[in-house]
Amino acid sequence: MRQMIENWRHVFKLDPDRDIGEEELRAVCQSGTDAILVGGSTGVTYENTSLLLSRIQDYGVPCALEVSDLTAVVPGFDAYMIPMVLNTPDPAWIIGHHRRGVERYGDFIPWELLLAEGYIVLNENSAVARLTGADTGLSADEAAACAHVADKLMALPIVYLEYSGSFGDVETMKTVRDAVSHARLFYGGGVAGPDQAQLAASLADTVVVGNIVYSDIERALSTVEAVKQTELFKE
Ligand SMILES: CC(C)=CCC/C(C)=C/CC/C(C)=C/CC/C(C)=C/CC/C(C)=C/CC/C(C)=C/CC/C(C)=C/COP(=O)(O)OP(=O)(O)O
Ligand SMILES: O=P(O)(O)OC[C@@H](O)CO
Ligand SMILES: [Mg+2]
Repeated sequence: MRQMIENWRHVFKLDPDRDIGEEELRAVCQSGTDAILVGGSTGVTYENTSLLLSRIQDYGVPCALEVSDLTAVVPGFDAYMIPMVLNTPDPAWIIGHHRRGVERYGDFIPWELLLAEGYIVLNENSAVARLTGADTGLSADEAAACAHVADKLMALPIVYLEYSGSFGDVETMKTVRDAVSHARLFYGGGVAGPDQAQLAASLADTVVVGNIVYSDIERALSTVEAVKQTELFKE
């Protein structure tokens, strides 16, 4: 699975709890993006997830489920991304739901399809921050310490810098980037056009674009080329 994400530069995140028309879905799936990540922090059900998967499958683009609710684990995805929120004091979002997931699915878990994501949640006004009680007031160095833990102590394949809903603090993005040497660094949050897409792509291995799909599809589509044309800046 690590190999699968190695060449992901641009990813669209689609929320099963939000409506998307067929024309817009086709445009997203045929945009040249590297993958579709299906996920949201609230309102995700087995029904809305399997419906969205079946629609995406018509287009043949790689499609992964980002598991956020144990009742909405749908078979048939190419991969299963498992978030672990590293900056919450609540162990439920680090290991609690995960342990229950393993207890529940046991021998049926296709481990080779699972990828753990070390999330650092930094926008206090996001649904995911509220849900998980994340400590969003971290300094750049504190966020980088979380990234070191994920990257080196836990050896997670993905460090996910999450600003869902607003563009991140560039100093923090740079400091976190410098802390990650083994994992793939995902960045998501407030990428709403080519300029932000380029900046994010210069600082992260993979850029995730979500909300703008639902408010301005043309600007969302413009992020694909912008990311693809940008080189990652690493010192
Ligand atoms: C046979 C078969 C297919 C078996 C499947 C095997 C499998 C995958 C088993 C599961 C095993 C397992 C370990 C499960 C873990 C379950 C779980 C619920 C873990 C907790 C995950 C977690 C920390 C969730 C918190 C929320 C979160 C980080 C969600 C990620 C997505 C995200 C951040 C979306 C953005 O949210 P959005 O709603 O868009 O926010 P805005 O409103 O701000 O835009
Ligand atoms: O929705 P936006 O703000 O683009 O963020 C993308 C993604 O990181 C959300 O989990
Ligand atoms: Mg969203």
